[in-house]
Amino acid sequence: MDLLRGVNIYLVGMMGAGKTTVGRILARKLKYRFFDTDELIVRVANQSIAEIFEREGEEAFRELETKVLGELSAYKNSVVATGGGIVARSMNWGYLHYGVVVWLDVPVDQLYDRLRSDTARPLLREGEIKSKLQSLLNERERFYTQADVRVSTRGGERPEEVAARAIEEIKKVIKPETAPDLN
Ligand SMILES: Nc1ncnc2c1ncn2[C@@H]1O[C@H](COP(=O)(O)OP(=O)(O)O)[C@@H](O)[C@H]1O
Ligand SMILES: O=C(O)C1=C[C@@H](OP(=O)(O)O)[C@@H](O)[C@H](O)C1
Ligand SMILES: [Mg+2]
Repeated sequence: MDLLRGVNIYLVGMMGAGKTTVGRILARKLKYRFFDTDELIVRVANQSIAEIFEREGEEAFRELETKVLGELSAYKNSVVATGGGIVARSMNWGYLHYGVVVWLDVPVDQLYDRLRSDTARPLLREGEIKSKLQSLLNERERFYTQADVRVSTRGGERPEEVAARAIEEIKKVIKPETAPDLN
């Protein structure tokens, strides 16, 4: 999309919202590169996300997350799927706001259906999954609402459809370089 002029797209939202899945499709549609902060963290640390949480703790993971995000902010023409907790650090917004931030807003019941058998997300390992998702959303919603664009999924939308709708919403917030002469 020429209108974007290479500006990065950052996908934010809860675990299970589809950032990784939709992000990949969005990149293909926009002819952008695709990056996932979690994937880069795993590569840099040479450990899985669960191992980093277990051996080094969440704070160490958050440090790596900020570092990776900072490095990505030097790139253009990229769709970046972030981890659900990236929004909670104000420093990260300094990087996110270089691009267009898109919140994939999905009801907790749907997140739960997608993640009920998940083993890769350490924050869901303790306690009851649905109430953990709800309490994380309660903590984070005020950050997610700072996104430039909100894409709320209606039930049963396929990732392809969510990506198409994200593009329509992104178009609405991009200002053309020169305002069209309406006279
Ligand atoms: N629109 C969708 N409809 C149904 N399942 C989806 C949708 N988007 C993602 N999923 C599934 O939900 C799970 C979590 O998706 P993922 O992209 O990893 O989310 P996130 O990166 O936001 O945590 C995956 O199994 C994925 O296939
Ligand atoms: O919500 C979170 O704090 C996290 C979300 C995960 O990514 P996804 O949002 O892609 O699941 C991953 O970064 C880590 O397990 C922590
Ligand atoms: Mg992901």
